[in-house]
Amino acid sequence: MEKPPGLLSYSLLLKNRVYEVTLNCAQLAWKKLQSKKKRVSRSIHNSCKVGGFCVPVSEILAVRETEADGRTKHNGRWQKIPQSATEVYPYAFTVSYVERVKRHRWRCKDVTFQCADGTVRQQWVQTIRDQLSALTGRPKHLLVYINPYGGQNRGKQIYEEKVAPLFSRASVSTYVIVTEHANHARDHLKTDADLKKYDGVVCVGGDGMFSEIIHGLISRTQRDSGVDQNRKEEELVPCAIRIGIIPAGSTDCICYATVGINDPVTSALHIIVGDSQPLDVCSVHHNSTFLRYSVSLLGYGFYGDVLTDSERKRWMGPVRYDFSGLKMFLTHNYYEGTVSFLSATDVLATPRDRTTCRAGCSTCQHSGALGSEDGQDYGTGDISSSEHSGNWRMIRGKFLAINAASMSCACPRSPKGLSPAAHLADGTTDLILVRKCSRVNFLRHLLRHTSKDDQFDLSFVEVHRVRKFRFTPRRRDSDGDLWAAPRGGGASEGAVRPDLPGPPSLRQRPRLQQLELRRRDPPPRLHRSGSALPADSAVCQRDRGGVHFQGHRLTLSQC
Ligand SMILES: Nc1ncnc2c1ncn2[C@@H]1O[C@H](COP(=O)(O)OP(=O)(O)OP(=O)(O)O)[C@@H](O)[C@H]1O
Repeated sequence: MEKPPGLLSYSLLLKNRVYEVTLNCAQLAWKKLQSKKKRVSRSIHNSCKVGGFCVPVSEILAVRETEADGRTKHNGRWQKIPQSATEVYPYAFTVSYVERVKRHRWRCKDVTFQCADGTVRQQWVQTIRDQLSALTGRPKHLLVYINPYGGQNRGKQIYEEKVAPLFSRASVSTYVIVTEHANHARDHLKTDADLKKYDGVVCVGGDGMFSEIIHGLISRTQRDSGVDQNRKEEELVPCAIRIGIIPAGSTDCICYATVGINDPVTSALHIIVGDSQPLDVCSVHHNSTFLRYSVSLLGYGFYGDVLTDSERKRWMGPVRYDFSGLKMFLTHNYYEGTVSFLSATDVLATPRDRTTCRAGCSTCQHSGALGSEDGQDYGTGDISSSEHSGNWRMIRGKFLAINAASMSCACPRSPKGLSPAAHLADGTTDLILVRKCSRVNFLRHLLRHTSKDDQFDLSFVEVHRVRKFRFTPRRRDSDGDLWAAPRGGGASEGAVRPDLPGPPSLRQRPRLQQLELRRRDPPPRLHRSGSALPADSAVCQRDRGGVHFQGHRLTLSQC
């Protein structure tokens, strides 16, 4: 492979030793010189040598001139550099870069080089700055919303102590708003925020706060573009601004599923270097009424009930999820009705794969290409017509839980997540159906989320990768005012069968995926993780690539 052209190569002092330091447009590298007498090679290197270090330019955060007054920080202690070395190399500059620590964690690391000549230092600083300016995709101006009451109420502190200094070092300017009430960020984004001034929106909080941000941004984009969100057949207009999350919530499952860890410093560094990750978004409708968007979990039944109950116990902090989980487990409600769904038959992966979707996932890339090239209709059009496709299936029965996981939904409570192999941006969601079963069996299923055992390998659990789905609860009486939500255990029932013949043709809208979750009558509860949904029925409509994620940054654009 051809080497990138060299830009600089000098021998510089680092921790009282002379290093050969080289810079090209791809990386900064430094290598200890074997002998002081050895002549410094003027050839330009672009590869890491044994015993050397290199940092991709894309992971350099900043460079600045620093003092070389004879003292430098070494191994956490101040040490005196021999006067002769300081005299020979009196001009210093410090490069801050990303260091990858174990388990997806990133840290900011500094390396200080000393030069013999002020002009040389100036040359290094300017050349590195020029390289950083040439990088595209790095944000310069960010709008930051902090939820001071997310998680353990540490959002403001986390931002001020861990994130703001990094943004400042990387010369990222910020306009910070500390929210004063729920939906403050959403409403500000919908109406007041001057989005042209910013390269991205960052939320400091949990999944609920992230949900506010996506609702504000997507709604505003649709309104500005004249798209009626209530019309599920309309294609959503992508939004150009990206979203980042600094985790400061209770579960932070979006951070876990995208970055692999809920660490504020790691997230801030991903934002600074401009990492991006596409992310699917689901829209949920009831008949002709838009309910909400979702990027993580839609839960009906057990999880919906847990989330509803836990919202009322927010004062308990993160432990509210355990409390409400136990309560709902003991309640053992089940819901009777019909689930119909359109299987994603054209995808390479299945929910039972033992793979984890991460940035650069080939399945998502392949699905993105499919969506743009094959001209297939993934269900943007009228649900009643696409429903007649041969891929539709219908399942009737009694369910303890009906969940749709658009990402793994991993979190500290469930390290693998609800659907460990779910993809972030393949235009599908994993529909998980837990049929009515005994409490003991249900407990077995729940406990498998916390272990390595397969939570789907149980007779009363099934998982389908779908493009759209709907749920129609069974009415108990002729007026349809009551819903089948009796208590008690018992054997599960219900059957899977192919549904209805396909229509002669489907509308050609390759980019928009559609999920249906439709109820004819008011159901008990429908929730996405972290916040309550109106007790109303829904059609979920999924927009592949409509939302793009950056490490933990979302770009509502670029299908
Ligand atoms: N200033 C505020 N006062 C009260 N509620 C707020 C405020 N700002 C935001 N909220 C609301 O708080 C809710 C929860 O916030 P967030 O998601 O940040 O924390 P969490 O629920 O503890 O974490 P997770 O969603 O990861 O479980 C959000 O739905 C948001 O609408």
